[in-house]
Amino acid sequence: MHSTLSDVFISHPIHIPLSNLPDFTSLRHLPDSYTWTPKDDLFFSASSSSDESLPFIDLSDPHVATRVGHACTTWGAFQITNHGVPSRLLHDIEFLTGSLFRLPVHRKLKVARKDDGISGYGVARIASFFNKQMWSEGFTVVGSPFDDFHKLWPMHHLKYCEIIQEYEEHMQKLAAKLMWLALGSIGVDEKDIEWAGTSSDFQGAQAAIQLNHYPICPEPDRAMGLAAHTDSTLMTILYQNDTAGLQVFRDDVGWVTVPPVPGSLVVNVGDLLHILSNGIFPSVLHRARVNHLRSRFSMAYLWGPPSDLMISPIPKLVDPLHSPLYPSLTWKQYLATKATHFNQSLSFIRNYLPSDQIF
Ligand SMILES: C=C1C[C@]23C[C@@]1(O)CC[C@H]2[C@@]12CCC[C@@](C)(C(=O)O1)[C@H]2[C@@H]3C(=O)O
Ligand SMILES: O=C(O)CCC(=O)C(=O)O
Ligand SMILES: [Fe+2]
Repeated sequence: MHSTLSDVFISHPIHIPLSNLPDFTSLRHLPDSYTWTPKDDLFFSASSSSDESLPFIDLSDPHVATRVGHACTTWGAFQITNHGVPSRLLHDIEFLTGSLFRLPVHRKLKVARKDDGISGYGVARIASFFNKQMWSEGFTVVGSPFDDFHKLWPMHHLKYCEIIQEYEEHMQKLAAKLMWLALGSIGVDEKDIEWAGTSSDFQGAQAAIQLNHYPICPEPDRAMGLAAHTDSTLMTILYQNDTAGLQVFRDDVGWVTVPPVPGSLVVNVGDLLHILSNGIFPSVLHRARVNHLRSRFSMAYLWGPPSDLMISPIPKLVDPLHSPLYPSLTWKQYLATKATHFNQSLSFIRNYLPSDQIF
């Protein structure tokens, strides 16, 4: 049978009790279980005093490849405009996300993600690595959302399925374009990535859509929306509504807020592109903070290779001076590693020689 990302957690279930799903609306003060201190997350403090900001790139700029390459090398992230995704579609996906999270909890629980499942409603998987609870709720789509959407909106599910499908089509094209811009900047071309296919459009790629909701929070400075993590993807393309919250981390700068710019998208380098580029592009550590006055929505398109395809540093980037930093592994194997080692996953696999059998 064709294997998909959905099989990943069958052998790596993660138990996050349903009691972890908070009733945000009734809380006037931050309960202890939501109060984060530097003890709960090594990166909790370290805010930036610098005026550095994430590169903002116009995709119609004649020097776009150089700019993307520079952003990927220095930040592992950037913001884009003129990306070709219709603003009507961005509006639709934001509307879908708002409609989903505004449903009463008992309706959302009908599509709760199973411990060994990938799709559905719940708190982010990374919750299992922390003692404190995150001030957010999420919904993950992998494959067709038809069954879940039918349960959520018996009357309007088809309209919402169409939005997801159209969003995926646009994001897939955009991800392929960004991938070639990034790789092109380091001398990698179509001939070097066989799985990109004859049309070089990465047709076999797989993806997840993660919808996030960060409700209004009574004490935002002591809460955490989504704790610091890197994505396991090749690239992630994120759309955020008009409320700030996303922050990216750079060792020499600290945490930097990515301001919402209407119609723009945020692009993150994920762990698999870091591996593919043999460490040239860092996968960016990022997190979401929360807000006292406004709730925030974000919609992430998590894009990766076919789930069973072996990924390793591109041979062109390896030579006697640049030995391969990582062994070969599939996205599924990497997600399983991430389910155990979380933010230490890259250093965990780095300790294996390229020829070692980890799995
Ligand atoms: C394909 C995936 C990437 C992801 C885990 C997942 O199976 C589906 C959800 C993704 C997400 C979104 C929120 C942050 C994140 C770390 C998480 O807990 O779930 C990412 C996962 C990832 O990139 O590792
Ligand atoms: O909400 C955000 O800005 C970040 C979301 C995110 O990092 C994710 O879904 O992986
Ligand atoms: Fe993320």
